[in-house]
Amino acid sequence: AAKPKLYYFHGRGRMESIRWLLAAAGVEFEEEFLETREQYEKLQKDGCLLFGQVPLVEVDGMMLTQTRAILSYLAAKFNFYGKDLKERVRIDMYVDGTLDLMAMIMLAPFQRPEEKQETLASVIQKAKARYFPVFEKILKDHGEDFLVGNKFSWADIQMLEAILMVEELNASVLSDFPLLKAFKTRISNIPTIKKFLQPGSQRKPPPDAHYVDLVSNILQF
Ligand SMILES: CCCCC[C@H]1O[C@@H](O)C[C@@H]1SC[C@H](NC(=O)CC[C@H](N)C(=O)O)C(=O)NCC(=O)O
Repeated sequence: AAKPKLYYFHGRGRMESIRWLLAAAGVEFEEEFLETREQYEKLQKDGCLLFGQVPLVEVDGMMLTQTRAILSYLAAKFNFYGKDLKERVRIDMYVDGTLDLMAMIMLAPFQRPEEKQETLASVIQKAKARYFPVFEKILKDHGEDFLVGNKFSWADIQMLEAILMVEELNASVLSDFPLLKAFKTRISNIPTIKKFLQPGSQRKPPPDAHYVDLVSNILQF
């Protein structure tokens, strides 16, 4: 079968979680990087962007947009979505929590300096006071290696991605969360994840001024 093809900027943004999920599944994927407004307008003209937005993922003969829809499709396709409805809804709850936290991190680079500082301070505060305590308790109460069932799932992938992104903002953020620290080590050592974390993988770096300029120019906001 053809490899999935990802259409997005050369940066993390909303596409990064999709890269993580594919990498965790050991699925190779291609990328077309949007460098110009023309590329973006061509995708729109060709009717590929349902609401005129990216991420766009070409997979199984479909042109998919809406990040969460794509993630859900891929999680189900690669059996990262639990063994039944009850496990799936738990995965959805955990994933949506991490996506809420990550959305704040994603927005920050596009804000003015003072707002950006406030947002990033709020990310650390929410991670330490709201999100990480919840996941620490889940790991404690559940007593398994993974967040849901006793199987590696989309929730674990999203959680590791979120932990690493918050640690980029504050390296000691896990100091009060020993179970999350152990979780981070455990999940990082899963072979497909370990490979994705090594240099040379398709994992993207944190956003820089060039990325912000590129996206702002292409999307003209
Ligand atoms: C102010 C928000 C900053 C984010 C800007 C973009 O850069 C990335 O870091 C995140 C987004 S992605 C680009 C943006 N896509 C979305 O907002 C998709 C939202 C959708 N619900 C999804 O989850 O896929 C885009 O195409 N906009 C064009 C425009 O709406 O006309």
